[in-house]
Amino acid sequence: MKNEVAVVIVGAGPAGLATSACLNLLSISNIILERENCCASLWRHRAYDRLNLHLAKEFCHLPHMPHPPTAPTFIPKKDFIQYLEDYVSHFDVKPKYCRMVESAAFDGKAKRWCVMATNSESGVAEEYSCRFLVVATGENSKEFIPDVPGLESFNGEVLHSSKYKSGSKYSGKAVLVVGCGNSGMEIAYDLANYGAKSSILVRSPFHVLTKEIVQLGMTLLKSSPRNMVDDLVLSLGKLHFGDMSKYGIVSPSKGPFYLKETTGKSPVIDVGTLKKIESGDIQVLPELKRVDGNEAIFANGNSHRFDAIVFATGYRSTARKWLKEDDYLLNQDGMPKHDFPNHWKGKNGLYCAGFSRRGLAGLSMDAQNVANDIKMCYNNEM
Ligand SMILES: Cc1cc2nc3c(=O)[nH]c(=O)nc-3n(C[C@H](O)[C@H](O)[C@H](O)COP(=O)(O)OP(=O)(O)OC[C@H]3O[C@@H](n4cnc5c(N)ncnc54)[C@H](O)[C@@H]3O)c2cc1C
Ligand SMILES: NC(=O)C1=CN([C@@H]2O[C@H](COP(=O)(O)OP(=O)(O)OC[C@H]3O[C@@H](n4cnc5c(N)ncnc54)[C@H](OP(=O)(O)O)[C@@H]3O)[C@@H](O)[C@H]2O)C=CC1
Ligand SMILES: O=C(O)C(=O)Cc1c[nH]c2ccccc12
Repeated sequence: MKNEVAVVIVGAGPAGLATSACLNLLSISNIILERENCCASLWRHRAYDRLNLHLAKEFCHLPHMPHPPTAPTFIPKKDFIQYLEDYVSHFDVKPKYCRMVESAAFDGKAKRWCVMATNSESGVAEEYSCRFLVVATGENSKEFIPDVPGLESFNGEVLHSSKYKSGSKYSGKAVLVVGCGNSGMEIAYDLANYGAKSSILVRSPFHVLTKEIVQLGMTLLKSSPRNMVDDLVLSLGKLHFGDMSKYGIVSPSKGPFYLKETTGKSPVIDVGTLKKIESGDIQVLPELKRVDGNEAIFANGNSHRFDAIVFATGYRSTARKWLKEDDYLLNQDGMPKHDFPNHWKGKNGLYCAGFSRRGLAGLSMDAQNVANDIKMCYNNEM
């Protein structure tokens, strides 16, 4: 049986939910296909216990529903999940869950997209035909773990940061965190707090700022040139943290907002990790060369024994695994070919939302742009 609808949105994270809400407000029929059995699965199931939004609330709301004045500036994860549930019911968003989209191809004759999804509850393949297709599967759709020689010989626990919940089960144990992005730095902090022997691997320069400095920078970016804001926040960061080079922490030559907006790489927003590095509660180690049994051998030739390794080595987009024909919107890494703000519109009624490298604030803009453009095309075709 073929399901006919105007718009199919793939993904029920904040971007898909926001796009569906905006289309509902414009009375454009749409459905969301979501592989998990819930919305906002990243926030519910792939985020550690102590995670909070690390941008101020004014940069973290979806279209047409700002956070209330009574909400804290930095919103706890559980409150953000409640906010998304309220959003779904307020805008009557009804995702179809347990639908893994396996392929999407454009039929040039019929001028419609054919989307194939597997219903993971029934095992049945379902076909959807739509005029417009929105990719909302996220920049962080699949966990990335690098190849490390000898890792298969490691007889401790190996996990990706998306599976880490808290340090409570690692008290007294030696844990290596590979990756010093926001996940790695916060997980290393959490481990130390729970009395684990916490080590973190740093292999390249990265920015460290406080959430207040980032909030100031985001606010200034609304009216000031990015390079000026970068210079200011870098100076404030240096004033606040001092020189961390003796711990192997050095700043990149390009500014934090430049790197975020051009590469997607976020500056680390410190939760207290730097203080624990300075106090020796967290050990900084160089690039990992190989693993041999319980030993990890590093670029400086030293080796250390570990009980567990947490790969906080980031994520990848998976959009090009199922979006077969697209020579315009997304590159082979499943990320936009065109720079912000021209990244969200493809050809033949194809769009993406949530790939602006600007987090929740960016996806909110995407959702409104996509819905308004679909409305305009829809009216022109009627
Ligand atoms: C640990 C972590 C913390 C973060 N903290 C912040 C923060 O504080 N502030 C901020 O602005 N941003 C933050 N981000 C960035 C984050 O990506 C965005 O906030 C937001 O979750 C992106 O929403 P999204 O809908 O684009 O993607 P996601 O939330 O990743 O949702 C994508 C959805 O698509 C579904 N999906 C994927 N492939 C398929 C398929 N083939 N078929 C069907 N469904 C599919 C997934 O199951 C998922 O539900 C954080 C990211 C991570 C990983
Ligand atoms: N709200 C919050 O508090 C949080 C938000 N986030 C957000 O989630 C997103 C994902 O963050 P995160 O999970 O930290 O992933 P990131 O992609 O930001 O960081 C990945 C880290 O892994 C390192 N890495 C990758 N491959 C290797 C390797 N082979 N050997 C050693 N190190 C390696 C990278 O180093 P290199 O640069 O050298 O490649 C980098 O330090 C980001 O946008 C982040 O801001 C994450 C956690 C908390
Ligand atoms: O933390 C993330 O993944 C985000 O994308 C949030 C975000 C958007 N713009 C930023 C600029 C600096 C630090 C974090 C972010």
